[in-house]
Amino acid sequence: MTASTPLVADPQAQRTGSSDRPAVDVAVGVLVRPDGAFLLTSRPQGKPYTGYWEFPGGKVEAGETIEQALRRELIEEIGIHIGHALAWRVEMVDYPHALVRLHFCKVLEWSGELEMRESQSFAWQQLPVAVEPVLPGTIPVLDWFAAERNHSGATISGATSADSAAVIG
Ligand SMILES: Nc1nc2c([nH]c(=O)n2[C@H]2C[C@H](O)[C@@H](COP(=O)(O)OP(=O)(O)OP(=O)(O)O)O2)c(=O)[nH]1
Repeated sequence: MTASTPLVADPQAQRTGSSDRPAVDVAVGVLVRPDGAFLLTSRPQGKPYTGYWEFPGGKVEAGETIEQALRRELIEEIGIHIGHALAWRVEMVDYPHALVRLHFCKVLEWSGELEMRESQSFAWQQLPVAVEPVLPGTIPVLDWFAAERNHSGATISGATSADSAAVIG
């Protein structure tokens, strides 16, 4: 688990890193193209944070490994079959709607054409990303990319941070 600094906190969100709620495991796929561009998708209608940009993925179901969940979610959501998923970082985020444990996995190989099966939008991005708003629990990933890529400066073009969750270490 990473020791992330809390982002701008929602008064309703836990800032301490402790929570009475059980955490929901989420498998998240960070697809990276050979040119370094990474795939962001927008959250569909009917979900918390509709329209916010995130990496594709979803909740792990009972009996699934993270990789199995990721494989299933990426077929269901964006119509691709992934190769190996490389475990990258784990992050807890305390949202008003749920406490989530995000398992970010890098995916460098996949097959199939992208098909947004939940009517999302998608965008291949480099730093700084040009799409907004970015989901609070997704913003730290941009910082990890920045560190890996020696990118200095903003990770989001023209960003003003307006979060409503606490990222906890
Ligand atoms: N997929 C994804 N979820 C993220 C990211 N960052 C982040 O905080 N989250 C949070 C938002 C949600 O609280 C949770 C994912 O839950 P979800 O509701 O989208 O999952 P799901 O697709 O399985 O949805 P459903 O079964 O409820 O329809 O993880 C991210 O980059 N990608």
